[in-house]
Amino acid sequence: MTQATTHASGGAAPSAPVPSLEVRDAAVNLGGVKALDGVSLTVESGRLYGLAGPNGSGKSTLLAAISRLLDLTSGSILVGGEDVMRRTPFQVARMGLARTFQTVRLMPQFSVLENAMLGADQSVYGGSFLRQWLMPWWTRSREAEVRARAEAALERLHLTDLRDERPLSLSYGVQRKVEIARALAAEPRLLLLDEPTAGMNRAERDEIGELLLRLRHEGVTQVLVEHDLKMMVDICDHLYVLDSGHLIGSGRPAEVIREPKVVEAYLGRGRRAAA
Ligand SMILES: Nc1ncnc2c1ncn2[C@@H]1O[C@H](COP(=O)(O)OP(=O)(O)OP(=O)(O)O)[C@@H](O)[C@H]1O
Repeated sequence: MTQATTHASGGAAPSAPVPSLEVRDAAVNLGGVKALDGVSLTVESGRLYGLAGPNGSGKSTLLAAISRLLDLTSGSILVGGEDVMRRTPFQVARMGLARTFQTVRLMPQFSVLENAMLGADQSVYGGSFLRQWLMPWWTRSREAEVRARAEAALERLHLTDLRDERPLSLSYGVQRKVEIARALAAEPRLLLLDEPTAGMNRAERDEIGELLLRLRHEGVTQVLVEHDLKMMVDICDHLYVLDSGHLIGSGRPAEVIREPKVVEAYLGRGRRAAA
């Protein structure tokens, strides 16, 4: 497989295609903690990237910065070649970015289908009431489109039979699948997944792994945070590894997980604890 390159200086060659995502020297200070400290990485279009690292290494912080849920202390982030630092999360979503969260964030009062519809287009439920009042025909036509996209996303995750259920009546693993469906309903070009298989059984994990590979073949660029290193090695084109807010590994997953720095940071602690 072709491997992505890390541009430590933050610049791609002039003739290179615009990457889906570029993080340039990103730093985030959270209450005195350097959650990210000078991280630079590149995500090329249509590839599946893993983002690994021990607990507290900065993975969720990086996804939050990319999706504009928190500000960088310094550095910049480009999505599709465009600096997103002054964009709102909603505007970044409009640029084709969707994400799932580390913990389930579904609307408990809404059905599975309605939750997926929220992902398909916030303009129907979260948009201007004035516009909906002035243009009911527009709202109705948008709602039909949004419903179709949400139904297609549910079908991909084999959730169609559960479309009328409320999230809290479902197992945790199934709730996580609904979250992935909600992100897919947005038909993203860049998908960020924060531990999508946490709480899932083996069969569900395998199903998600196969889904992510299918999405990759369809050209969806993905960044996957996952503690299951075997899954990373099996499905990712490229693996980045963080430790204490620093990028300590980058390359072919099977090779990166054997690098001494990575073994020490990511596996060594667990092995020592188990010894
Ligand atoms: N709101 C916050 N205030 C202060 N420090 C925070 C906050 N959120 C995260 N941190 C710290 O920032 C660092 C990076 O946290 P982050 O959640 O990004 O790590 P992570 O790699 O996603 O961890 P995990 O695998 O456990 O989810 C950690 O030291 C964490 O304690």
